Amino acid sequence: MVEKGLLIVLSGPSGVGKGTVRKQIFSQPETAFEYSISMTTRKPREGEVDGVDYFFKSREEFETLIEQGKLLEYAEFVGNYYGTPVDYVRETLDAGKDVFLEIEVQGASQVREKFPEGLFIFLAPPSLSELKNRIVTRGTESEDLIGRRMQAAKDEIELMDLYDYVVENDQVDSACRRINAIIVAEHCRRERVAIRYKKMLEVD
Ligand SMILES: Nc1ncnc2c1ncn2[C@@H]1O[C@H](COP(=O)(O)OP(=O)(O)OP(=O)(O)O)[C@@H](O)[C@H]1O
Ligand SMILES: Nc1nc2c(ncn2[C@@H]2O[C@H](COP(=O)(O)O)[C@@H](O)[C@H]2O)c(=O)[nH]1
Repeated sequence: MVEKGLLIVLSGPSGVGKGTVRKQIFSQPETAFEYSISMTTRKPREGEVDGVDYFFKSREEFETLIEQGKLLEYAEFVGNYYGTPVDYVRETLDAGKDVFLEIEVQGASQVREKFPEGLFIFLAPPSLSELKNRIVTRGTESEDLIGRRMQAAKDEIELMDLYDYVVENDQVDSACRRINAIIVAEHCRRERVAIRYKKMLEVD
């Protein structure tokens, strides 16, 4: 029987650098896990491509996906829906491959309920002022949306203790190194437990 893959969830406030860190991790040739592309009702930003950055949906289409049970989790974040396609995640894990989700905090809590065995990593900003600076510098949000994302960030940061690991994104390179090290260590830990159980069953 194929051993199931590990579900890795990277979460944290908007603008902390989740996408930047994820893209750097996936640009490394040794990265062996699969990225689950999310669905959203948000309009594409300049340069974003349907089926690469997100699957862009209308609200009606998204609500149909919810009704059909096609989403592992979903959340409404600052006026738009975001969600993870359940079939892709389950099929990939069942094929023995690790799946990487980059999602906000409400969605991560829903995933935790369905996959308590997942690995949950919270990406934290060095400070709230640096977080605001990053959202402003990215230049994708209006002033009103920056305020709403910062308000959501304060609530999200309060939940960081619920995660298995908190990684500060001070420098992209070192944040990526720490995340990769956590994933490697987590595999070693889980494999050791599995080996111990297999040995116990052999003796039994
Ligand atoms: N360690 C870092 N130091 C300085 N700037 C950073 C760092 N990491 C990311 N950034 C910058 O911060 C901005 C936000 O990053 P990014 O879009 O990756 O955040 P995000 O968490 O994915 O945001 P969202 O959740 O809104 O999609 C970008 O302009 C990015 O270049
Ligand atoms: N709950 C989910 N959150 C998601 C998903 N995909 C992305 N996100 C998060 O939404 C916010 C806003 O994203 P943006 O692209 O508009 O800046 C951010 O925190 C994303 O990580 C998802 O499938 N489910």
